[in-house]
Amino acid sequence: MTEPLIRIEDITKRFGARTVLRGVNLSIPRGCLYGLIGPGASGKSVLLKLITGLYRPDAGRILVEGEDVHQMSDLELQKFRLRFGMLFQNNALFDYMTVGENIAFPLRRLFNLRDEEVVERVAERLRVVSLPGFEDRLPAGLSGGQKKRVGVARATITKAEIVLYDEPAAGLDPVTSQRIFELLRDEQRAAGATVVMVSSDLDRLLTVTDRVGMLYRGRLVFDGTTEEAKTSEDPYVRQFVHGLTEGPL
Ligand SMILES: Nc1ncnc2c1ncn2[C@@H]1O[C@H](COP(=O)(O)OP(=O)(O)OP(=O)(O)O)[C@@H](O)[C@H]1O
Repeated sequence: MTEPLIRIEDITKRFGARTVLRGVNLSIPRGCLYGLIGPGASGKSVLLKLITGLYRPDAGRILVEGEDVHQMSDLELQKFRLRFGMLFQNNALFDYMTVGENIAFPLRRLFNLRDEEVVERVAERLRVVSLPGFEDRLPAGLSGGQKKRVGVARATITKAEIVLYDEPAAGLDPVTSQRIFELLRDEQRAAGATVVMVSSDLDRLLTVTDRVGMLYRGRLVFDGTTEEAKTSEDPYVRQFVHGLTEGPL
């Protein structure tokens, strides 16, 4: 088996007296679209933030291409983060910037590109997310789905090799959600990126994932292919994946 791109080894994370992750082990292969699922407050977002080095673990380590994320110096960490594209829960669009400026933001921060090139790449991203010509609009004037799509454009503009999405389709209608998931998958395939995605919209998430991991009360209770998740006999996985009211959850 080839070395996984991301290797999570025995990670424990506490906030004060509260233990949020308890000895989580997980490997994410290169080029995989990995879905992280589990009930609310099970530690999914915290795990994403640990992978990028935004949080430090209390025990265990996270290796990305063999490099220990939490042993890096601040400068190394800054460089390391260039390898990530991210879309977090609230979109985090800057309200005072136009759509075009928002999308260009990671590009300008990370690379020294000519203006024409930035403009071209922003226009290309806007076409990909089906918002051509939206450069001069302000986020406040967009619908929820449009904001998410701008977020996707921004998360993918640097062509990062690892992209993390936290609830990319939260609050959207089913059709728009499905479109967002398909867009994310198409982008992932086109770029050959490794994607880790948290979503509670399982019906749609599982149409695009290669593998799935389930967290429950800070423990990883399942890791397998999407098909294995759908057919799992494990009572926790079965109840969660099929949305059953009866079961151990
Ligand atoms: N910075 C923080 N300080 C203190 N507690 C935190 C912090 N971040 C997360 N937590 C706690 O960690 C637990 C797990 O949070 P997390 O956001 O990872 O859940 P989640 O699985 O993503 O849930 P949801 O699906 O509800 O977003 C929660 O109880 C949350 O309150």
